Amino acid sequence: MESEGAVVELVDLSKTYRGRRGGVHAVRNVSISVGAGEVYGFLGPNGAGKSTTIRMLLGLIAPTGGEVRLFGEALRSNPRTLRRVGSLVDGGAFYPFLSGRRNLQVLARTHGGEGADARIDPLLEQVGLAHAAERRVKGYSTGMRQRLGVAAALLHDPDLVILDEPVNGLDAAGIQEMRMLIRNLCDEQGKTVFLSSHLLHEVQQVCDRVAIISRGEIVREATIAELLRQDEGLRIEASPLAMAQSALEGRWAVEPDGGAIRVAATQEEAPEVVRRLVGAGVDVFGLAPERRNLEEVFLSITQEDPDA
Ligand SMILES: Nc1ncnc2c1ncn2[C@@H]1O[C@H](COP(=O)(O)OP(=O)(O)OP(=O)(O)O)[C@@H](O)[C@H]1O
Repeated sequence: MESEGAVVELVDLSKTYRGRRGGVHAVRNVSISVGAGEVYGFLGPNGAGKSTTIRMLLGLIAPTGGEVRLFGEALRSNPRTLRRVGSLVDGGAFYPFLSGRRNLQVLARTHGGEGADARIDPLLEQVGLAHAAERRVKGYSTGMRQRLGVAAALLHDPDLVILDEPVNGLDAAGIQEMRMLIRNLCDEQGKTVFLSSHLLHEVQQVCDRVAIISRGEIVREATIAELLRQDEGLRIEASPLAMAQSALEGRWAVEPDGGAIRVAATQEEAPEVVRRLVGAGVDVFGLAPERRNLEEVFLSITQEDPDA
């Protein structure tokens, strides 16, 4: 994506935590660009470096290398751009003995900016908490707190919304509601959303584009459709298998798959695959298109690390 008009740009961003026993390279040379109006997913297993990246994005910790740019400006030289950013990190912090509405009123006064009070009721409605607005947060479920957290993040009407693991701890219904809420922020309100998750399924459902981070490094950045397309393949039963494999290698990636082989070719390329096999004197018994689900793609990407 062009960096022009990018809402978030991470340029060679790195973070090394210094400890007594040397440094932890939590984030290494991460470069991504998020365009206006996108829902962008930052996906990775636990400990991959997602929270560290988000903390740098929000100016909460300083990078040891590289730069965060928001709305075209370096965060370091213009922290005021953070006024256009709303965030939900660690599920949000609220006064347990105050109601949901009262909590938002307190926040609106401290850093909601102009017109924040008037936004409270529509926001409670939007996050599905209008019915529970007068109840103490103490009695809220995890899902309700998360949704109140999203309302709090939206109080000052930000253009960019950053959500750290927004579906963590939610049940199936809560996940569904959060998903709709996030899509709505983008589709109806034109906001840009950057979210982190270790749950692939969630990212697949809600994001336009994802970066997969593993051990502090981006291992793949793609649209969900691209990720799936890259993993189209053909499962071929043929004999002798070794001959089949050598007839196709060099043109496509081939790997053994039980008593068959898996060829990284598209369905459109199937006739060419068969011609090559027959030309090499291989008997073909079966050929079937095979699409790995994103779960498998994710696992194969994050496990490509030779140290894994
Ligand atoms: N304050 C810190 N001091 C030292 N090391 C840290 C610190 N914070 C995080 N780390 C280390 O940096 C690496 C990345 O952690 P980070 O919390 O960013 O990952 P994550 O992808 O958000 O994982 P999780 O989903 O488990 O929070 C991990 O190895 C972690 O142990």
